[in-house]
Amino acid sequence: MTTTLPVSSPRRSRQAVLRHLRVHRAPALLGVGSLVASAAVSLVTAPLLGDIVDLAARGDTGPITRRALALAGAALVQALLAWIGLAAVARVGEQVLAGLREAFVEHALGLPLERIERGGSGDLISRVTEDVAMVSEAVRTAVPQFVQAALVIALTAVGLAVLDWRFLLAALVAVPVQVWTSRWYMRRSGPMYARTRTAGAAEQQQWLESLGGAPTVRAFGLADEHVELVRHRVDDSLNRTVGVVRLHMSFFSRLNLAEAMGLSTVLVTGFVLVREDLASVGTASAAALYFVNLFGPINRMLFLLDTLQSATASLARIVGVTEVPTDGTTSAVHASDVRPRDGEVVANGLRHAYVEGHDVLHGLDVTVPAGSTVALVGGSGGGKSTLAALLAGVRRPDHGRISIGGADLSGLDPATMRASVVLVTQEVHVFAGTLAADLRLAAPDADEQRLMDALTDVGADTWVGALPDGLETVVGEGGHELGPQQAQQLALARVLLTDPLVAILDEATAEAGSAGSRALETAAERVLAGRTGVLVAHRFSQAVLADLVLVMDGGRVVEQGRHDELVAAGGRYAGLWAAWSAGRTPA
Ligand SMILES: Nc1ncnc2c1ncn2[C@@H]1O[C@H](COP(=O)(O)OP(=O)(O)OP(=O)(O)O)[C@@H](O)[C@H]1O
Repeated sequence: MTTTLPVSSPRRSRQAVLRHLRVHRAPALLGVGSLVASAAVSLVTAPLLGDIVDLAARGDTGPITRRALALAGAALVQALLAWIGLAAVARVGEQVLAGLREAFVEHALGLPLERIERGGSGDLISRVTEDVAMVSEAVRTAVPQFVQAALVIALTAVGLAVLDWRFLLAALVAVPVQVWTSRWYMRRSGPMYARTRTAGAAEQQQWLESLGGAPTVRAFGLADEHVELVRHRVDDSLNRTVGVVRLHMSFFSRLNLAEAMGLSTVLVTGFVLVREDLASVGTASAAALYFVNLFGPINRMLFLLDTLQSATASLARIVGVTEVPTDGTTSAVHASDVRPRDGEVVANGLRHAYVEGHDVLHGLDVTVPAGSTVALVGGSGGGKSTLAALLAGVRRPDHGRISIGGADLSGLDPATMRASVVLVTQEVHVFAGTLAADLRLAAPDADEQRLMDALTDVGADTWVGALPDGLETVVGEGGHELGPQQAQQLALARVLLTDPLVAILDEATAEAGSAGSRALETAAERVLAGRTGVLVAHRFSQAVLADLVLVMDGGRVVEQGRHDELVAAGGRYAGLWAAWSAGRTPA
C-alpha cells in the first residue's frame, strides 16, 4: 500500500520561501525598486497624451513635438527600468528556488527508506521533476510579471486620483466584482490544482508500477487488472484537468464583466465632468487611457494568479518533503561526538516488519567480535538481507538495539556512520562521471595511486588499465558501461577507500559466473581482512572461511557455530552444505 509524501501548508511554504529570500534581501529590494520606478515613469504617458489632446483641441500644435519627445523618452526609461527590475526579481527567484531544491535533495536523501517505499518513488520523482519545473517556470516569468503588474495597478490608481478623485471612484466600481471573482477563483483553484497534481503523481506512480512490473504482471495474468488501474488513474487525472479548464472559462467571463462596468462608469464620469466644465477633454481622455491601460496588468495579474496557484501547489509539495522527519542515521539531528571504540557489532532483540504485524525478524541477538567475519546463510526469505540492512543502519529496526564498538548506531552522526559501517549489495550504482570521481565518493582526497591500489586489491586493475582513458574514463549512464562484476569490484574498491570498521557484504559475489565469482570472492576477502565483516553468503565456500556462521530461517537464527562444527553437528547447515558441495562435485 502506498501513502504519498505530505504536502506542506500555505503558511509553512511561505515561511520556507521567506527564509531563503532573506539571504537575497539586497537584490530583491533592487528588483522591486526598479519596478516601482518603471511603473511611476509609465504614469506620465496618459497625462502627456491628454495634454496633446487638449493642445490639439485648442489648435496649439507647437508644443506637441516636445510632448511627443517626452513620451518617447518616458517609454525608453520605463523599458530600461522594467528590464532591470524583471531580471533582478527573476534572479532572486531562481536563487530562492535553488536553495529550496538543495534543501529538498538533502532531505530526500535523509528520508527513511521505509518512508520512500511507502510513498512510492513515482511521487518523489514527480515532485523533483514536474513540481520543480512548475515552480521554476513561475519564478522565471510569472513572479516578476506579477510583481510588475501589481505595482502598475497600484500606481495607476494613484494617477487616476491625481487627475480627479471622481475618476478613481468610477474606476473602483470594477473592484468589488474583481475581488469577488478572484476570491471565488482562489478558493477553488488552490485545492483544485493540488488535487490535479496529486492525481497526476498517482497516475505516474501507477504507470511506473504497471510498466516496471510488466513481467510479473504478465506472469500472474494481472494485465486486465492493471489496465483497469491505469485507466482509473488516467480518468481521474483527466476529469480534474477538465474541471480546471471549466474554472478558467468562468473566471475570465466574470472579469470581462468587471471591465465593461468599470470602463462605462469612467466614460460616463468623464462625460459629466467635461459637460460641467470640471475637467478638460484631455483629462477625461487621460483617465480613460489610465483605465484601459489597467486591463492589461489586471488580466495579466489574474491570469498569472493561475500559474502562481499552480506553482504554490507545487511548492507545497516540494516543501512537504522537507517536513518528513528524517532518518536519524543520515540527519544531523543526532549529531554527537560518540565514536565506536572498535568494530565489535552487538545487536539485541532485533525485530523488523515491512508490513505492520508481519515481523520478518523475530527478536534476533547477534554479536560479531571486532575483526571477525560472520557469514549469514539460509534459504530464501530467511531474513539475511534484512538483518544486513539493519546492521548497516540502512533500515531501522522496529525494536531492538544495534551498537558498533559500544556506540549506539542510531546516535552516530553521518560522518562517523560512514566511517563505521558500509554496506555493499547486489544493486551497485555506478554514478555517471569519471571512474576516479566515482571512487572518490568514498575518499574525496585520495590521489591516483591510492585509487589504483584499491582497484588492484579487488582485482580490477587489469580491466581498468585497458580502459581508453584509465581512471579518467567516463562510466555510468551515457559513458563506458560496466558489467555487473566490474560494478561489484568498484563497490568493493570504494569500501577499501572508505576503510570502515565494519563491512557488510550482501551477496556481493552471487552475481558473476563461476570464474567471476572466485575473483569477487578473493576481492571480498581482501575487503574483510583486518576489519569486522558480515557476509550474506549464498556460496558456501565463503562460509567455510568465516569465524562464525549463522544459519537463518523464518527470521530466526536456527544454528550457529564454525563451519566444521556445524557440518559435524549434522543439522540443517550440514544438509545445505552437502547439497551445495554435491552440486559442485562432478559425478
Ligand atoms: N522491501 C521489502 N518489502 C516487503 N517485504 C520484504 C522486503 N524485503 C524483504 N521482504 C520480505 O522479508 C522477508 C525476509 O527477506 P530477506 O530478503 O531479508 O531474506 P533473505 O534471507 O535475504 O532472502 P534472499 O536470500 O532471497 O534475499 C521475506 O519474506 C521477504 O519477502
